[in-house]
Amino acid sequence: MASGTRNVTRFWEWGRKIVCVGRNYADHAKELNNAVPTEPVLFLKPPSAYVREGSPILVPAYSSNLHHEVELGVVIGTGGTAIARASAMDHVAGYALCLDMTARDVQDACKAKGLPWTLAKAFDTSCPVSEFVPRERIPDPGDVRLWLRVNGQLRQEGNTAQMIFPVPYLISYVSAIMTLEEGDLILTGTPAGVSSVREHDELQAGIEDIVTMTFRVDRH
Ligand SMILES: O=C(O)/C=C/C(=O)CC(=O)C(=O)O
Ligand SMILES: [Mg+2]
Repeated sequence: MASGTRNVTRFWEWGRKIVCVGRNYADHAKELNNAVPTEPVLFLKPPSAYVREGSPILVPAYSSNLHHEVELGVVIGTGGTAIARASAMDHVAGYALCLDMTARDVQDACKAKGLPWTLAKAFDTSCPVSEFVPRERIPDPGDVRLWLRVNGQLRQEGNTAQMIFPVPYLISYVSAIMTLEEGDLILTGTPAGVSSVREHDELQAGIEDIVTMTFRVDRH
């Protein structure tokens, strides 16, 4: 697991890239009036997007509609380029519960102008993450339940079996475009139920009861 003096169980400290997959659940694509994709939709977050429990999720000053998206994160253990689907899981060190925080109003404006989603997706604290979950604790990443509550109310619940493009496909697809490196994180998309959060809200989320996390929302 260790590489030099670094340990991939603290992947958020590595400064590695965060590759995000969008519209990977048909029910979520439909709730935002998007077509179900025929190939993965990709975007990136910088490592400065990471936030850990104990620190707040910050609503960007330029947004008035911040959405939660609960997602399974895949932590890369062994890097590679053009990884074959058949051996893709050999490259996985483990998993993390992730939120892809999205300034939906800003994303809608970017979409309308044909601009990239960077302002909507890549701001500081846009990627809350749980503890590292060793791969042995999730024998099948294609069959785990994701859930998210806001102030105790269930807002998102889905199973990774609903993914249009499963984890081995995503690792193979992404690595054919950009080399995957040890410590990289892939966010695999969100199921339906995304909704707004505001200052002082409390978000609780889990991958079943394998790992859970709690975050508070604050404003800049
Ligand atoms: O196309 C849209 O309106 C929104 C897409 C997303 O935000 C995609 C995701 O990040 C996702 O599906 O998880
Ligand atoms: Mg997302």
